Amino acid sequence: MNSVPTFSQPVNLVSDVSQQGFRDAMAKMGAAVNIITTDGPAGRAGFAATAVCSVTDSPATLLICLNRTASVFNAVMENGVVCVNVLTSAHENLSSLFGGKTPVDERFAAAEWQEGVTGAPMLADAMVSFDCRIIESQDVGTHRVLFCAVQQIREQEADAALVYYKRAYHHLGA
Ligand SMILES: NC(=O)c1ccc[n+]([C@@H]2O[C@H](COP(=O)([O-])OP(=O)(O)OC[C@H]3O[C@@H](n4cnc5c(N)ncnc54)[C@H](O)[C@@H]3O)[C@@H](O)[C@H]2O)c1
Ligand SMILES: Cc1cc2c(cc1C)N(C[C@H](O)[C@H](O)[C@H](O)COP(=O)(O)O)c1[nH]c(=O)[nH]c(=O)c1N2
Repeated sequence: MNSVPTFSQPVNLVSDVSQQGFRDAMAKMGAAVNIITTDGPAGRAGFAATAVCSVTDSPATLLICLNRTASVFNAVMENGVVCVNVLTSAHENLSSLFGGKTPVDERFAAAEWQEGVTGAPMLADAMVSFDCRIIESQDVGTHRVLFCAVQQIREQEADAALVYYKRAYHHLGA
């Protein structure tokens, strides 16, 4: 079951750039690290993600690129809600747990969570959390691009952000 509308129109994927060449180039694009969570009828799940960006502020909308082979995929699509938890420098180990092959209960046991308005788990000490409803999606290659309407934002004070750059974690603003 899939509660989010998905556009099936194929996207032109022709490119002469190799997969490895693209990854090597992308490794030079530093990015904030997020833990994206969901909960609902399909259960609780979460994964680490750098492919997150702002789409528009009117209405407040984010996009997330989710690999369709990820263990969280069905839960995210069936629940139709996600919370984007932006990590601080204190969350390096948590990111590794949510980015690896760790069982879901072990991932969530490593931190404190609260419930956002959508029911998705909010990381208690995140830099900022965006609680969202998924309104549209589009498949592109291996990934599904999720367009997410922001329902609630919670911000907190934190010294430093967690950034992923050149295949390693870095602390920004420490
Ligand atoms: N967008 C993503 O899906 C994404 C992003 C970052 C990391 N990852 C996962 O973490 C692993 C380790 O990443 P790494 O940065 O240490 O080394 P890497 O060489 O595998 O990836 C380098 C960069 O390429 C991009 N990338 C990697 N896999 C991708 C994918 N399947 N689709 C689109 N972009 C992708 C990301 O920007 C990544 O930081 C990756 O192999 C992947 O499984 C996935
Ligand atoms: C730093 C970093 C950044 C990302 C990821 C990993 C790491 C370590 N992963 C991979 C994602 O977290 C991973 O596929 C799942 O958590 C593990 O897969 P399983 O749950 O075991 O299937 C990932 N996956 C994805 O679909 N979109 C993304 O933007 C990212 N970004």
